[in-house]
Amino acid sequence: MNFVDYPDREMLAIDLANCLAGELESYLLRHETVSFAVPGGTSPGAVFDALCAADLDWDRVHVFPTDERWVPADHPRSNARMICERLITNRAASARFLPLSAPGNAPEEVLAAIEAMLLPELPISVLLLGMGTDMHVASLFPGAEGLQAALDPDAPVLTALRPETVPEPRISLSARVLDGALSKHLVIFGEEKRAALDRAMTLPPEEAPVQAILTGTTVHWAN
Ligand SMILES: O=C(O)[C@H](O)[C@@H](O)[C@H](O)[C@H](O)COP(=O)(O)O
Repeated sequence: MNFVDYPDREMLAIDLANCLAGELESYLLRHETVSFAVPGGTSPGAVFDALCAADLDWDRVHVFPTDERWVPADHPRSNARMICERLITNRAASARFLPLSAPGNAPEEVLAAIEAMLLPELPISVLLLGMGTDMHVASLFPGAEGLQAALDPDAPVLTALRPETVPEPRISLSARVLDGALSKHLVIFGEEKRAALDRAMTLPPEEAPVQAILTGTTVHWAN
């Protein structure tokens, strides 16, 4: 793991956006398309605001969420909604967005269809993650029903989880798919998350799921 400490959140957002744009661009020099997996939550918002203005061949960039909340696409808590509003806009409006959702009555019903759409995008070229103070990444929440399956080295691409600590069921890329990304970044803000990351080093992935993706990851932190 590589830890980068920024003077403030604004500097982090600008520098991280430049770094991600550079990685996407250099990947596109050698490949027809690039896959870019991004988190929901609040932390990536300012990074997306800067990144969406980058001068890139965005129509060759395939963006998908690392995880999704089981809510309608226009719901205030939808990760797709946030990502489309903050990232798939400005110059990045021509990027291809692949939602982790499909019509169905429960997450388990739609996993196969979404997985079929994602398979050609794997391994993830560039991954950005956020982390909760409980040390979850994507929707791999400690103690959640479905966590063990999502941490399994032979896990399917996607897993349904039912964390008790959040209002809705989740669909998440499994740990092996996140960890298998060619380039991995984690963005966290504040002392509480920094302390949580330190604590995660001493715990197994079942208690601190972030553990499962830390090898080779660059952590970007500002207070
Ligand atoms: O859908 C989600 O909830 C996310 O993908 C999740 O893993 C997020 O990155 C963390 O919860 C951090 O969220 P904040 O950035 O809002 O603290």
